[in-house]
Amino acid sequence: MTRAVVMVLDSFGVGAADDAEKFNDEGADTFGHIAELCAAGAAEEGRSGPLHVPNLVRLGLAEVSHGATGRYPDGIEPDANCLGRHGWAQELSSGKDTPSGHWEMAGVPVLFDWGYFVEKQDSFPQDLLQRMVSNMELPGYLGNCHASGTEIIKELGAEHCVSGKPIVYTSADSVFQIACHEETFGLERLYRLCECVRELLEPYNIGRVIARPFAGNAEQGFFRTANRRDYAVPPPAPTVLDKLKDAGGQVISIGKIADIFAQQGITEAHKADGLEALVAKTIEVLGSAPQRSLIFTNLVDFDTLYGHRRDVAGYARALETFDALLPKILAALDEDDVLILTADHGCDPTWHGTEHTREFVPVLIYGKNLPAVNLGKRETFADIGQSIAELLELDAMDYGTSMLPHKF
Ligand SMILES: O=P(O)(O)O[C@H]1O[C@H](CO)[C@@H](O)[C@H]1O
Ligand SMILES: [Mn+2]
Ligand SMILES: [Mn+2]
Repeated sequence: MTRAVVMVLDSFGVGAADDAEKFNDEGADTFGHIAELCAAGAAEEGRSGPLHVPNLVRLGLAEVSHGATGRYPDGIEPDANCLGRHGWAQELSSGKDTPSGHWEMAGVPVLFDWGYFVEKQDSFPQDLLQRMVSNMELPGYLGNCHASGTEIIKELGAEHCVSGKPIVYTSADSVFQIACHEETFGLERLYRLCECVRELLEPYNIGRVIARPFAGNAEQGFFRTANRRDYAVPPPAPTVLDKLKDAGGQVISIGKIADIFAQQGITEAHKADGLEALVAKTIEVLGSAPQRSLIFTNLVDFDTLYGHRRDVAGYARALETFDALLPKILAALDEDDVLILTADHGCDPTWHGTEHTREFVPVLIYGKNLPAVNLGKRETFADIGQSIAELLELDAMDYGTSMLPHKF
């Protein structure tokens, strides 16, 4: 069987991109800085010592880091006989956000500029908020600022529960986020509110509205639930997902992939909560997915639970957990299947602020019959989409160069 399996370690950058300066991210390095703190004994919560990711290194991760930054990460033993085709990719898209990164790896870079709500306070236009309030018959709103999602529910969760006013906030990303309590406000009502805002945002060129449901109470604290939902605009051109679906292939989304692509080009979607469950679902799907499938998994925890929270030990734990599961993923691959591990942007947990970082992403490609090679620096994430197009015998994409051996 020939199937493509793409697993996105959301936010796992491998060093500042050539254009990082434009993003104020010169020197950012998600992987390198995590390894550095682990090696220094400064990331000991729930784990210990140097970062232990031998299976990722076996696929070429240390070489990738060396290529992207000029040095091997602290405490990581390079593996000269690595098994994978490995490289590091620069992003062509103008933003360092999740949809841009995913669409580009599916062959469609975002070359236009997104709209952003740049003001730190009073971030959203008044007429937009007023229309939201009147269309959804709300008593008002809270927030209306740049914020970290976990901090703002601590700050405004209690007031939200009493007043019924949704908490609206944004970030340096092109997003309109809405946090509401699942019980006092209602989950379905929150989703309807997001759909309403998605429509109202038409003129603003905003990438995503994100529903951020939470639970808990003022006494014991509030926490976000797994019922997050992303309402993205559709990609600006057909992606490799659309091409495969149109050609009769299967496009199987695991995690938030389907939402990121606004359900375009998806034939089947599975949700699961948490890193291990998402990996388990991917392995389960590999057991039955037919010939000419793309299995596309997003592992969001790296970004949401650890990157944005600037939790180095947590990020390291998640990497070690994923690394320990990697042999099971490889064992589930059929003879001609090709696995691609990559990321959509960086989110260096040692960096200032709480935002993403503009970084190279790793590209680790493994297939039982694929010769290992250092693929070097790739000019665009779209090399992934082009490789999938070649593997699954689709017409070539407009962007990207295949990373598979010729006539594979
Ligand atoms: O702080 P939280 O709500 O996790 O928000 C983060 O998640 C959003 C989507 O990735 C980004 O805009 C970022 O700010
Ligand atoms: Mn992301
Ligand atoms: Mn993020």
